[in-house]
Amino acid sequence: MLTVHNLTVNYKKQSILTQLDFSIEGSEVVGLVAPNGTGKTTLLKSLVGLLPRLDGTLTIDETIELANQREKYLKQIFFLESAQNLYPDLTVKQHLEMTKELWHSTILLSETLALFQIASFQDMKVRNLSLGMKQQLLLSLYCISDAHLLFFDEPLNGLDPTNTQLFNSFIKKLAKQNKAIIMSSHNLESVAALCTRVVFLHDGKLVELSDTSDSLQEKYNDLFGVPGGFDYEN
Ligand SMILES: Nc1ncnc2c1ncn2[C@@H]1O[C@H](COP(=O)(O)OP(=O)(O)OP(=O)(O)O)[C@@H](O)[C@H]1O
Repeated sequence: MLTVHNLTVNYKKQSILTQLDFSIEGSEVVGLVAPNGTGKTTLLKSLVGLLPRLDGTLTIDETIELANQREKYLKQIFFLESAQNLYPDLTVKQHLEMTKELWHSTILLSETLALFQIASFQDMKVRNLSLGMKQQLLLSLYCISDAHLLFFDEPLNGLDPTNTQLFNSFIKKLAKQNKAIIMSSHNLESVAALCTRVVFLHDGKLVELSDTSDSLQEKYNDLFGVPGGFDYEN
């Protein structure tokens, strides 16, 4: 579905992604894991053309290239970095209606309101929502977009256990609908439970976890662990 070739991103002199190659097909749920400040958000933003200077090729379905068919390419992907990208003066319902219209989606508003149980606050403005309520709305927008590729950046942020379970069911349903999903997360337990593949971002490249039966924590520690660990005794 999406093929990334030779993707290189630098911020001034800081190299973030280096000649990165990657692809994802429908029904895959790819977990993107790395320490803070490594480049997960940068990678997701670059996949949706949000970074002005970028080297490499991004192609959907082997023919639709970001560089020369930007609109067609972007119509396939839904990515909203965080709840900070919501409009404070619009209500929950207005966000849903706007997204439905922009994405020409046939998903029903009622279905989306039920998914994360947000009907009771559909008429509230975003500025009056709690952190978790904003996250419920953000995830509901993914649902109503009905896009083929869905990129989530820390989707579990601020979610209570019930909403975390609802999110897990939502992802499984999307995968069954042949959607391609990338989710960055620091929650290794959720990543292990939900993802069909796990990739670590390390030194500007993606390192694939070859054996999913390996403990994610062990692999994470191998790649990113603090040398020698912390010594609290001294
Ligand atoms: N607009 C920018 N200009 C300059 N440097 C930036 C910019 N955005 C991010 N960076 C730098 O790029 C690096 C990667 O940041 P990014 O937000 O992609 O990391 P992340 O892996 O998503 O982190 P976290 O897990 O903390 O969300 C960091 O060193 C950050 O300071």
